[in-house]
Amino acid sequence: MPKVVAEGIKKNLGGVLTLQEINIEVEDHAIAGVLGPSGCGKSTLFNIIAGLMRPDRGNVYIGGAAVTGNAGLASYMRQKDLLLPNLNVLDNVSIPLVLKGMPKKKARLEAEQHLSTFGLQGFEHYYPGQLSGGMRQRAALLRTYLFSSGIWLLDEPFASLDAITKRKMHTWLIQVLDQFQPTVLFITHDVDEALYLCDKVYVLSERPTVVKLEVEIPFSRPHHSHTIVDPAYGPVRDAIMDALSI
Ligand SMILES: Nc1ncnc2c1ncn2[C@@H]1O[C@H](COP(=O)(O)OP(=O)(O)OP(=O)(O)O)[C@@H](O)[C@H]1O
Repeated sequence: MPKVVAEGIKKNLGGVLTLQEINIEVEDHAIAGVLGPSGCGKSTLFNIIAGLMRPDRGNVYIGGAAVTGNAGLASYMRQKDLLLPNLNVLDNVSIPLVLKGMPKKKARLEAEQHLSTFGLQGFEHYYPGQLSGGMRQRAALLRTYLFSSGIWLLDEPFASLDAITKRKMHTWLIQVLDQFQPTVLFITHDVDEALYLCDKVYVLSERPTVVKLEVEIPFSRPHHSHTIVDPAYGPVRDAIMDALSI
């Protein structure tokens, strides 16, 4: 049974039919990429899967249970990292634990144990404005992880990073995903990023939005940097680019 299912999702926004009918399934521990034109409703779809918004029609299932409109079941990293500028790294990443009722001191101790995995050791007392872009994204990912759901919704986590930092983040993220084995839905505009990180890719159409292409990525994980020379790479990339009409 798939871990996350969005079935027949329809959503009007401001009188405009945005999501016409979206069907998505992600297996346990798998990574699914979601690509599509700007404004087609990718973040709206994630808001619905996260339970922050109700669809006009359709349902969300997690682990087989209908959870439409129930928030708090998935860890959600929004498009902007949204670290609070007046809190240091440790207090920022501790937020989900504190919100769940853990005393601040205990939450900091718990969060501290993960700093090195997330490349933040020694920076726990820095404020977001003092960090590099990559560090801010790793802090946001640590906060997402500490929300402690096995389901991660990542909305363009690396979009703001330069190409070299982004590449380093991919290598690092693959290790983190191998370690924690979450089920991940990942929005990106970067086809090569999707091919590098994902097991499956959904390409959404322009509004009114439907799934235009669903494709399994034919390389076993972890995908290494030599994936690009695999003979299967070109045809899959072409199919995704065609669906995006690029
Ligand atoms: N609450 C709202 N009321 C009306 N329109 C909205 C609302 N929220 C979003 N929209 C519009 O709906 C469309 C879908 O927005 P959404 O952010 O989900 O798209 P997206 O595919 O994630 O875009 P991008 O790739 O640019 O981040 C956009 O045109 C947006 O302006």
